[in-house]
Amino acid sequence: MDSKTTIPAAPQPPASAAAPPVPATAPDLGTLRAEIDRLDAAMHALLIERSQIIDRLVAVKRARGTESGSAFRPAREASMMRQIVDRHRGILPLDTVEGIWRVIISTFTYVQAPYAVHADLASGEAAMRDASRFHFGFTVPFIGHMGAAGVVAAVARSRGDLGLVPAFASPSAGAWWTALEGEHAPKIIARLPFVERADHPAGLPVFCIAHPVTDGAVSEVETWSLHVSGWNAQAARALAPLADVIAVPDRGLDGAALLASIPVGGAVDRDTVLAALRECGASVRAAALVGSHASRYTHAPKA
Ligand SMILES: C=C(O[C@@H]1C=C(C(=O)O)C=C[C@H]1O)C(=O)O
Repeated sequence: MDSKTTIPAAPQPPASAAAPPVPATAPDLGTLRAEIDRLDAAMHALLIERSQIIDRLVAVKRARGTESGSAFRPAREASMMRQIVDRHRGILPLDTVEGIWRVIISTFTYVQAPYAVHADLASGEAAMRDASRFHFGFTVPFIGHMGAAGVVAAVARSRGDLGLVPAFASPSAGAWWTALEGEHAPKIIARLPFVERADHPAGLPVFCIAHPVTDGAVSEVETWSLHVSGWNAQAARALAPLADVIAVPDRGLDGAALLASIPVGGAVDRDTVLAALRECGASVRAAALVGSHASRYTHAPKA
């Protein structure tokens, strides 16, 4: 695995290591444990209440006829994860809070409409398995594949399954995204983690693919499949500051297949990228939109 994808598994230490002095009037342990029992019961009751709301939400979604197989709503999930991370405080590590809510949300998505997660293990099974379990929990079935092509094919065959593919150049993967080009082919619908940070415990960058989203898609970043002739080192350097690009050789010695992630509404759009390629003597033979996802969101720890 290359250095970009190495996940530092640094556990977050509790904020205060030294125990505070015990005041003379401190309640006894039994009283504090009774408080914890009260809170656990309240949290459990809230989860049960949440499941009742989900029942009602399913009925509304069905009545609106917007169900397409998967209950996963990328825009909603990205915005919920940002809010959770932004409002967090206290000694419970952020990793734990994020992980708890990933399990809650992905499992409630599963109980609305069962799905499996297909993951490409070719660039390293451990990191991909960690990513899948962190973002989707253990109730959602996990199915490994040796290669991105198998993941795309499994998602295409399914009713509402999700696929996880590395969001970085992987020599063995080839131009897997070209299989997303057809109108009805699966598309990139999210990039995980929703909230990025240097020491994320499951920080492998992955694209999440699914059947085209008919409700709740998010188009802050578009992902384009570009077939380029005359690909060269100068073109690669020119694109680096403009867009996140994965490039692999394609058809002939000077051809390349690119997956370019281009933020929408920013200074750079798809035409800027195509013009930069032309200036370097490369030409784009074909361009297809193969998905979109929420803007990358980075969390900086509070000072
Ligand atoms: C509840 C919904 O369905 C899914 C489950 C969610 C949840 O449990 O909060 C959030 C987004 C969806 O992926 C929804 O569409 O709002």
